[in-house]
Amino acid sequence: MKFGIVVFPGSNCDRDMQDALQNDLNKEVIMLWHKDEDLSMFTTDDYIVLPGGFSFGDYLRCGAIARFSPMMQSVIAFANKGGKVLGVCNGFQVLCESGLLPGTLLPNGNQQFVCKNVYIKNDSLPKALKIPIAHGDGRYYADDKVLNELEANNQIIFRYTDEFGNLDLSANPNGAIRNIAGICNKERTVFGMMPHPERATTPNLGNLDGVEVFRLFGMN
Ligand SMILES: NC(=O)CC[C@H](N)C(=O)O
Repeated sequence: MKFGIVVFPGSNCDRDMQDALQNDLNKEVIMLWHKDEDLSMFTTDDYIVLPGGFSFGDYLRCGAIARFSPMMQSVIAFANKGGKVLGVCNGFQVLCESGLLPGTLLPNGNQQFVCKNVYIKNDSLPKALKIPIAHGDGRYYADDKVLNELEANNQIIFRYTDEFGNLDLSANPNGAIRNIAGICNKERTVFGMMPHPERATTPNLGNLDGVEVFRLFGMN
């Protein structure tokens, strides 16, 4: 399984993602420039990753310009034929702007950039994972119809919880509706999340919980 990481002007977590996948998880990684469009070296067994950052300076809305990059047209085609895609933070925003995932990421409820460790819980895992966040526009929002569909299909992959995995409104760092920290598409091939698992894959950073996240997505 190979991993392609798309670099946009303003991406700033692309090298962290490369380091985590290549050096901590021992994966083959190919860096991809947003102006290129060739994904012919990838099969649907492989993964394309959209990293965090401030693509195009977050102008208009986070991810709204990156979505039109030539490479994104190829990523959308790759996803539509069943290829796996993960978007982290700004990458999640790009996936929502592209229509590969439903809903949107609004400015944080407190109007502040929030940078800290949070706890998130996936229903299939026994405990909450401690993963860092760093975003100004992380408040997931979708209308009730979409949210009910996401819940019915088990597409809410992570919710913000307290450290014991309890759904606690005070554990929600940005006001995301129903404490949503990450979702996937119906086919479970496209994943998006605001927290940064690539910042938690080495004992050097004192946190290995990100490895669990990558395992959950079938990346490790
Ligand atoms: N770390 C990130 O990817 C930040 C995403 C986006 N620029 C925001 O502030 O919401």
